[in-house]
Amino acid sequence: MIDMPSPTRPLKIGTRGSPLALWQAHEVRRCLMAAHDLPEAAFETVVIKVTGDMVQDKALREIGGKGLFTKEIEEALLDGGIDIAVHSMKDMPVEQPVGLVLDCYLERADVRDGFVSLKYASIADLPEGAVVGSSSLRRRAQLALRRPDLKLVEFRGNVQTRMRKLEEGVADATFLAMAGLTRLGMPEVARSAIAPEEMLPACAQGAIGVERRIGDDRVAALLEPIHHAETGQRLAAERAFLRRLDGSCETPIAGLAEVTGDQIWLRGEILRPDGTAVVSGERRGAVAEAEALGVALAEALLAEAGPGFFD
Ligand SMILES: NCc1[nH]cc(CCC(=O)O)c1CC(=O)O
Repeated sequence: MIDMPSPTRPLKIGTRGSPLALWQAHEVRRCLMAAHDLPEAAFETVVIKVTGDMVQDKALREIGGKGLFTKEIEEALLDGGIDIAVHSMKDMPVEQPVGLVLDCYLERADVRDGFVSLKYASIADLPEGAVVGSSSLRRRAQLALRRPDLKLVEFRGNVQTRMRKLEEGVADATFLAMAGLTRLGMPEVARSAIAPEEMLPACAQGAIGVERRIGDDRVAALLEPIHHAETGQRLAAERAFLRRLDGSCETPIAGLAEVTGDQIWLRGEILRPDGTAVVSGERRGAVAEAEALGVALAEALLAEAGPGFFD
């Protein structure tokens, strides 16, 4: 028997305060309510400010360091201020701090990037020399690789800020993850969804993860029924790939695993930040070998890239 949370002793859910983060925290709450037949009042949402939210005027990679969106939330989890933390898995470092574990994932949503523009329908539709706004090293490198004629400018902020910048003519187009747009109820903001063959998504894009304290058996039992096994297998491959590449926001890396039955197919790519070079590959294997597959693909790409690839 699990000791269930209740209105007098609610489960504290830690999250960032952005509309997307709140939606995701409420989605985890909704899944837990349904799995255990609990009322909303059995949960408390605790909003935590993180470094990445406080600094809005710089490209994130200038601030440096991993876990810009997670450090303060993980501290609250470790000191007992919250019981679980809800994250966009795409933003999560590949290793968790000692004492925490991240092994519960909701079913993954659309993995694709969305093409957002007031004037053009797709990347192919962009005229020569068009201006594209993005602060994602991966998207910038992927675009520069395919369309060296385009001009790239830094672009940050929430969806509304970015749309305003498009209206002001700061850029002709930008990219946003389809998962985020769909969760915010505005998928139509994207003129088109970009196929993975054209722009391979970030590892773990579109997946929501729930972090907890190691040894918190009560919370582990609560989370068990909301975990989506196939998403777990896909992320095991993608995050092992990223971990072996020592992935951080400093390195343009893309990776996507797909599962069919007991088989897993992993595609990955590493790019030079200026888009002048790319090394890509794929591996197929048994789902049980998901992590080994990720490591093997990473090592193959590193060997092909050779030393100095990122210099
Ligand atoms: N880096 C920010 C971030 N983290 C997660 C999402 C979208 C939701 C997701 O991919 O799960 C976004 C916005 C974006 O890249 O457009």
